[in-house]
Amino acid sequence: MNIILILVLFLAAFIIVKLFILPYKLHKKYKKYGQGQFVPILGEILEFQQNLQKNQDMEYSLKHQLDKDPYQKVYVTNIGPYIKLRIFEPEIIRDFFQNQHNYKKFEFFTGNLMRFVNGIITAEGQDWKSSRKLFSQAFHFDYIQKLAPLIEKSTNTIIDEIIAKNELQNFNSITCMQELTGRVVIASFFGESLENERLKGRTIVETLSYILNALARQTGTLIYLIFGKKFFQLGLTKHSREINQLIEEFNSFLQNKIASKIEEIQNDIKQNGNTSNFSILAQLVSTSQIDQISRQQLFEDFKAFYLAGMDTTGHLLGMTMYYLTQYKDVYSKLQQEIDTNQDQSIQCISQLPYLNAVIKESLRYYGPANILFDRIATSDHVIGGIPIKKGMIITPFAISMHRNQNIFENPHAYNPSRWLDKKISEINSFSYIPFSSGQRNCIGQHLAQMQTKIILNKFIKKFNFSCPENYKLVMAFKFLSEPVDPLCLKLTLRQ
Ligand code: HEM
Repeated sequence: MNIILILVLFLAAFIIVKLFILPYKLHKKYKKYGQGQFVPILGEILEFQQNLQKNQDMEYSLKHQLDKDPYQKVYVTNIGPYIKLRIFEPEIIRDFFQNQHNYKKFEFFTGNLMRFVNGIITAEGQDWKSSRKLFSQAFHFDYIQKLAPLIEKSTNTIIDEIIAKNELQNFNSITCMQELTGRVVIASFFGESLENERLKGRTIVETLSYILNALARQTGTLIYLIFGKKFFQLGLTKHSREINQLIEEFNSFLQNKIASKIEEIQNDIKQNGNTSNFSILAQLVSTSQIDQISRQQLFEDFKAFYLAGMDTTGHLLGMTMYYLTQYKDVYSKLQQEIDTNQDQSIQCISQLPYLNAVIKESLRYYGPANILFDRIATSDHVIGGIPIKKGMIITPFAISMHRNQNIFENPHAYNPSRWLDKKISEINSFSYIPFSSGQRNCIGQHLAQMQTKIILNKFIKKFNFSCPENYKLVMAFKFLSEPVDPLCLKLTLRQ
């Protein structure tokens, strides 16, 4: 009995030291570099919940972090027992990117998604290096430009579907744009959007969204906080067994699809000397680089492109459409630029100055990836004069930096015209990082920007947008931060 009591006391003491005392001490040490809050176990999750309740926006305190003191260096918080430094000062961010070898991505919140997607976004070391090298050419702007006709075709199809299904009065901008950007990633990879392919009655986009949403929901549960991904991996509930089985079926379906597409392109090249297929796969096959990557890795990388490209670009488009309904002067200026432009080539659309400014401003004001993945320090080092201890979490918070009044005048205003002012070119290149920076920056940024321009150009030409007056925007995290109530706009056809 006494031994059991001693063991229980010992365990309790261990938990108290590990979860409360040591993190609290470390937190106190780092608070001298900036501001911060320590909440045992819950950490920043509590802050997000408070933001939601008080301000209807889970990211509110992050956006207003620098309002009172724009010279702050860091904010110190915690995730469970881990101490986390949010960094938002350009010089510290620069040092962070120069120290990439001292970090790896912290798996806690992404671990469950990684059960399904294990490609270039989460890879480290040599695996990441070889994927990045291989795909760099296919994502180069010169090659990406050739994908413009595919993007135009997918956009026209979606527009026809919206009209045919009579969705004009109830246009769910984010869901619809994610459907479109999902098809664009698939089309960019395969050379066609595979809209007619079905797995258990669902299209590829629907299946991928279903799986990714289910995994994101699992991650948001208390069970995940306590037991981690293992609980769901083991399939201890009926629903998690169903998801695990769907993942397996989808993986083998997709592997077959990739193999048959490669064969088709190879046959095309054998018979005709070249291929009419313009896609990432065709680029790899026609330059014989396809043999430098295993089929398994190729398929994991495709899912990584899908995960990284669909949600982000879909959000950017859906939210930009919403901002246009809220900022009428911005909307009419953009409409005028698009209406008076005669040349519909991608070269010309890419250069439209106000369209460009609107996208840049949306990426600043609401960048879908303005909080980078958490990194965990793999060794002791120093950034911006701050000594970083192995095991700490360091995360660039562009969301706070992009609202710094010392960098952007009147930062809480949505004002695309700021990007037309010559003064903006003087800002430090680490002050604006919607696509991150350094060697692990966004490989798909040219594709994202090009498709955003093509899609907005077409939608603005075709429709007028408005937002129901009683709609209240409340933003919360799922995988990215997004509206809690569906963002349903009203569209009317333009003459
Ligand atoms: C508006 C749209 C997009 C935004 C704002 C965005 C932003 C970002 C950011 C901030 C990162 C760095 C994440 C981190 O290291 O923590 C990133 C990485 C990445 N993005 Fe994007 N992205 C967008 C669209 C796309 C598209 C369309 C694709 C491809 C189809 C893509 C593929 C990737 C990949 C593969 C990575 C990981 C790169 C690596 O680790 O080497 N992204 N993105």
